[in-house]
Amino acid sequence: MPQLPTHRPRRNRKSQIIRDMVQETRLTTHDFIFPLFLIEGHSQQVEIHSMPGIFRFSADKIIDEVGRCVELGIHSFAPFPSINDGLKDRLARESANPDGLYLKTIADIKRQFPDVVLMTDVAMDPYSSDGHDGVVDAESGEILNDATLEVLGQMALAQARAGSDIIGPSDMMDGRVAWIRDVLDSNAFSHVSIMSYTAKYASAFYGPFRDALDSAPKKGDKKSYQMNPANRREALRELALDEAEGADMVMIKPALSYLDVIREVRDHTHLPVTAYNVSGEYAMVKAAAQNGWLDGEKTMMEVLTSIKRAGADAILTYFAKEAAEVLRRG
Ligand SMILES: NCc1[nH]cc(CCC(=O)O)c1CC(=O)O
Ligand SMILES: [Mg+2]
Repeated sequence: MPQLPTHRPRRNRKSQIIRDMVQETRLTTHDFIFPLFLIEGHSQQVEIHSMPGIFRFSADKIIDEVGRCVELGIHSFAPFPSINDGLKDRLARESANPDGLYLKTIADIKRQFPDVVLMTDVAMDPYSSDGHDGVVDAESGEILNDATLEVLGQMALAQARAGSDIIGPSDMMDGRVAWIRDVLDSNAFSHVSIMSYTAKYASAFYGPFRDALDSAPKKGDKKSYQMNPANRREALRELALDEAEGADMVMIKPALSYLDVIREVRDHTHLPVTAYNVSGEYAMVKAAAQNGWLDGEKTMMEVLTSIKRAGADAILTYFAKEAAEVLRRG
């Protein structure tokens, strides 16, 4: 007679109340940082076709959107600008223009909602005529690390002046956390935080985002600065450097295909770990749900829970509003 089990894990799953009691990971609306896309103009609200439910807003409309989010309990935002082609150049000069779309809108949001947290994006690509996150050498086409630091420092400083709470360098140049920290500190912005995109991979999942901002590289790819998706140990090297350079928070990007990296980084640092549930990850779930192939809402909650379970303290996600609504319903 075969042995019947003594240990029965199913006992801890026998009712909803017991399942809730032993649940290890719980999402809350405090976990979410919501990306916002900004465009020029007035009364503009344009849906991004590869990201159903996500819009590019003009400055006036973004205020209403932030208001709706605050109402839902979302208080942290990561704005990104879509810049007109005419304003782009090799050195991304528009990125430090205090009267430009991005910095003016940042200041405006902070004026209307002083308590919200804005994590501003430091990278050249939205303003670069080359569509890269670094300065491109006109002859060799090489991405120049140290020339880029100069630009990133000025961009970060201009964002701090506009009222940014957290500077988010998303470019993957070496040494930019230390460089930006130094620029901020020597200009009386020691209270402004840095959330480093520590391990940002050269991923195909950024496609819809590049559509939204029209920021795809004009030539080549981003593999000489973004990480190889095959590498895990390298993320720990990037982590050690960002810690030593003074990052306040670290980020892994994308999230879903990199849950092991999130866990690895979580286990190697005392800093808060965030993960970016990127545009392509959002688009996949939306597309399948629209086809009736997946239950969109359940898949969304499973995806977000898995990112938190892997070790993320906060999640940048286009699902923030929808998930906040689900959490509010209980
Ligand atoms: N600085 C570039 C940047 N900042 C955020 C994203 C992607 C975010 C997403 O896909 O949701 C990218 C794309 C890229 O590296 O080309
Ligand atoms: Mg680095």
